[in-house]
Amino acid sequence: MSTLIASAATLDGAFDSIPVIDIANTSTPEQRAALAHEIRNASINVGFFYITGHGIPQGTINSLFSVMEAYFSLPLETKMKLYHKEVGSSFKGYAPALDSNIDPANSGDCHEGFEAGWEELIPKENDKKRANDGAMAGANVWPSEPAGFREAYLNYYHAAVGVGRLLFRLFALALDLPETYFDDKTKNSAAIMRTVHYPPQSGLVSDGYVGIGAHSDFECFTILWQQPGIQALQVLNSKKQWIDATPIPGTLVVNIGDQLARWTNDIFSSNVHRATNRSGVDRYSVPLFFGTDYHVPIEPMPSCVSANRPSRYEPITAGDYLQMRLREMYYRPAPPS
Ligand SMILES: O=C(O)CCC(=O)C(=O)O
Ligand SMILES: [Fe+2]
Repeated sequence: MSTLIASAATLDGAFDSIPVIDIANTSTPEQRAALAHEIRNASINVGFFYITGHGIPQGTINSLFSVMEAYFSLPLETKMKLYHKEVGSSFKGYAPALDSNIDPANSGDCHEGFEAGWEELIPKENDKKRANDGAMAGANVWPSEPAGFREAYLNYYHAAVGVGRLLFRLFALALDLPETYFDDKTKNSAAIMRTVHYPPQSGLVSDGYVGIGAHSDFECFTILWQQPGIQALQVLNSKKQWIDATPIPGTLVVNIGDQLARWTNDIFSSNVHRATNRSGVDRYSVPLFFGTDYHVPIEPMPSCVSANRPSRYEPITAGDYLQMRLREMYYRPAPPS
């Protein structure tokens, strides 16, 4: 493979589709090297790829889908009992429609979400993971209905975290690093998951009110389940065209976030995307935002810095960076209408 810097120099970013990568076979070093090569190309040129062969059982996905549908159908006042700005810590809990505004040019995001971080299904005493959350510390809060919400949520969560761990190894290889490079940086990985409901938007939809405004994600990478059959997610290419990330049954979408863009001095592309549900029916999605431990400083790696490509970012810890971005999103005043 050519060096990372040389690969980035040939980039034009004018993709018109999003690659699909099958991660089912990772048992031999050769298989992992081949996958890393595909992931590297996708991360540099598109910043997005679908994965098949992720191994999360369909039953686990179906169970999560059914409890999240039931949860979001509850009356607003029931859901607001867990409003994250009142009861949660570090943004965990329920967020109603228009609570966040991810794109400063917009007036608010037309979706509601429920967010939780790491927690064992069977609580452990002295859970080290919990104690090490630093800037993002704080326990999850759980709704009392529907029954089985927490279990279904955490079952999917842990399966998706397993996929995230595998991807970190493949990303390390994709960056010409030993595959264990991130292991000591991901002992208590940031892993925040949201279940999201996009009510249908119909009629003339103002650009100011989209499901989720144009943004790039904050952590290292995101693993997104999106509801099959409903087109909503779009990714911006370098020609400023919005490319549909059409749901492909059986896949998850993986996209590079701003922390991995920082690690790689923008050689991996943390691409801008947005989603609006114009399907006429409800849409659900489940992003898991995955990153390093919160105390880990993020700064461009030596292999991504050269005289012609000087470092673009000052070091900042993962937790401080995430707090800053989440505050901006949830406490941004809407522009005057
Ligand atoms: O719902 C989607 O398809 C995308 C969600 C997203 O981009 C996000 O939550 O960061
Ligand atoms: Fe996103």
